[in-house]
Amino acid sequence: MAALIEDYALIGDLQTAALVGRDGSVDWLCLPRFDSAACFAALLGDEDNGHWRLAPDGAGACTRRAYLKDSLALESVWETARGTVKVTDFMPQRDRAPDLVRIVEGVSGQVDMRSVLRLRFDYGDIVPWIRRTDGHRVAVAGPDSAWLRSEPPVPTYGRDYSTYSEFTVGAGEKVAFVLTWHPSHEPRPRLVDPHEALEHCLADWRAWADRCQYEGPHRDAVVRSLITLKALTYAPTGGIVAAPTTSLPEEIGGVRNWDYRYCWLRDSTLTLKALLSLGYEEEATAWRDWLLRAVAGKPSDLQIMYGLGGERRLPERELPWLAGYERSQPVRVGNGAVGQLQLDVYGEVIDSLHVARRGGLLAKPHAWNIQRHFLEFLQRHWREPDEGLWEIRGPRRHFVHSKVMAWVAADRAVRALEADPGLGGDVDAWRTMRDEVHREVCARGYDAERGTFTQYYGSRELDAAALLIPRVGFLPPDDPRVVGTVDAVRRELTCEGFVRRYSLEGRRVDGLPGDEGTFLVCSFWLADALYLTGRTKEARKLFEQLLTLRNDVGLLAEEYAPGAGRLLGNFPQAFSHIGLVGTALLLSGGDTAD
Ligand SMILES: OC[C@H]1O[C@H](O[C@H]2O[C@H](CO)[C@@H](O)[C@H](O)[C@H]2O)[C@H](O)[C@@H](O)[C@@H]1O
Repeated sequence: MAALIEDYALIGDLQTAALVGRDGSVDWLCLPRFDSAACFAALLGDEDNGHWRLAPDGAGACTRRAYLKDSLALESVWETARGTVKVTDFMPQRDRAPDLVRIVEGVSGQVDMRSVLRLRFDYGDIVPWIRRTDGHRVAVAGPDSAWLRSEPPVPTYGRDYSTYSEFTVGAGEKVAFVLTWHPSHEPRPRLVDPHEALEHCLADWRAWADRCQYEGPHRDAVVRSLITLKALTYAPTGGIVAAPTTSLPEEIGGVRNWDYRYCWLRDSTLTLKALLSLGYEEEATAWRDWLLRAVAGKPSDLQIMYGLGGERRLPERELPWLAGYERSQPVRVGNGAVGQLQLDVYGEVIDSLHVARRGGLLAKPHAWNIQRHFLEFLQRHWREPDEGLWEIRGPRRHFVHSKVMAWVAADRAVRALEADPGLGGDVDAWRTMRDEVHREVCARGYDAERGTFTQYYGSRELDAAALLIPRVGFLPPDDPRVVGTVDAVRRELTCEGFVRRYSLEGRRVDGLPGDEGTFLVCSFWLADALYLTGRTKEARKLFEQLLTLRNDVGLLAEEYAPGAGRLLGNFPQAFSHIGLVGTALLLSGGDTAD
């Protein structure tokens, strides 16, 4: 069985990522890209669906582990009766083939080590043929091959369609394993020097982390979140995935299991905004260029998410051979939400580009063209019901948050034109739209009796997304309607102080059975709203509580289950780390968003 979600650490090479358990097992790895089929899928099934365990023989969880300072290289240490050993896991930033490198180093005594490599291509379904060649063990099936070698070479043997190595390390001795994926029709991959690769990997990450402009009291947490967000970037195209996993459940044993290995305009623009707010401008340019390519075409064909390279078809299907994380079925790949109408994304994209422009970035004419394109789309469609930011699978509604973000889109475009009329656009029409949306939301999305904004027009349900109303500047923080909404969300949507996205009692707006945990980005939004409405002490307290939910290496999943005290959902999730960075910045007197 897979470990607890919080027992995993992330390593990656800006094209894909792996999850490593405290027991030294890599239980998730998709090759060669984030959205490729996994060759290690034990996370969503069992060891027979593929994993690679490297640890002292007979040992369980490591004694301690941590990322090497400001990097994505993970060091796990085992103290055993025979001695102490450490394993450093990382994926070098690549030129061509992806490598997973694992360096074993004896610290004291003599430690017997064991490596068990079970490669199973196509999400754990295909058992490859394995042969020896040129000092490698090579696993081949269909288009995939994976090459394993060690320096110095240690004996390996095959059993049960797996590759085993047993060896002993003494103090100061090192054994480095390199596993390289390669298209099976091509000649052998080039060799990577594992020790040099580690040095480069550390230097690259540290140089990147050094650029972080945050100067508040939570630097370690912020840098770790930024590194995690950067690790979700697909470097060749600039696309950003919402998370590197699929189908980690929002409820243990439940059906709310989705594939997040795609680029949502919402999640990626918010990631970008977080990176941009702390000085990471190159990522903004790369993402802008990705966006330009992805949305090129007819405005009516705009999608709310795309593949890593801007692919449009992401059909959702189930993988019945995988038992699911703790039997949470189905396991899905692809995402049916791709065809949804989610009006908020236009506001999020325009807002991010607005922030970038104000910072003197992305002032290219085609960046403005995208915004015009989006605005013109919204002018025609903002009055329609949609699936909203929570991507409901029930009937479309007039979600308050979607309309608020339509207002944001119009507001930012009007402000841009006021500042620079030369950009071009119908400012009067956009002003009219902005006023109309505002009036309608305040009239139809606000429950005057209870003093709170609601989830959708005419509903009594609440939605944590309404916490963003002051943050985006739709109403000032001291407006009684804002204060009333923050109080209502606290009263009705919190559990142990953490926030649910919306109520799952009564009328089920999302069209799904079962329950889910508290949603971490919404909890950060509550901290922001408390801060903006003057409840600074409570905001700080909630932020500190949220920091305690990070796992031992600083990572957050999408959700948290109070009671069980477990992380839930895809992991690590950009949304949660975006929330952490945003709140840390706000509490330290930085960005106030709009
Ligand atoms: O809750 C149902 C939906 O859950 C997923 O969407 C969530 O994740 C997205 C990616 O992070 C995020 O943009 C969205 O706001 C979240 O609700 C899933 O991708 C959907 O298919 C599903 O309907």
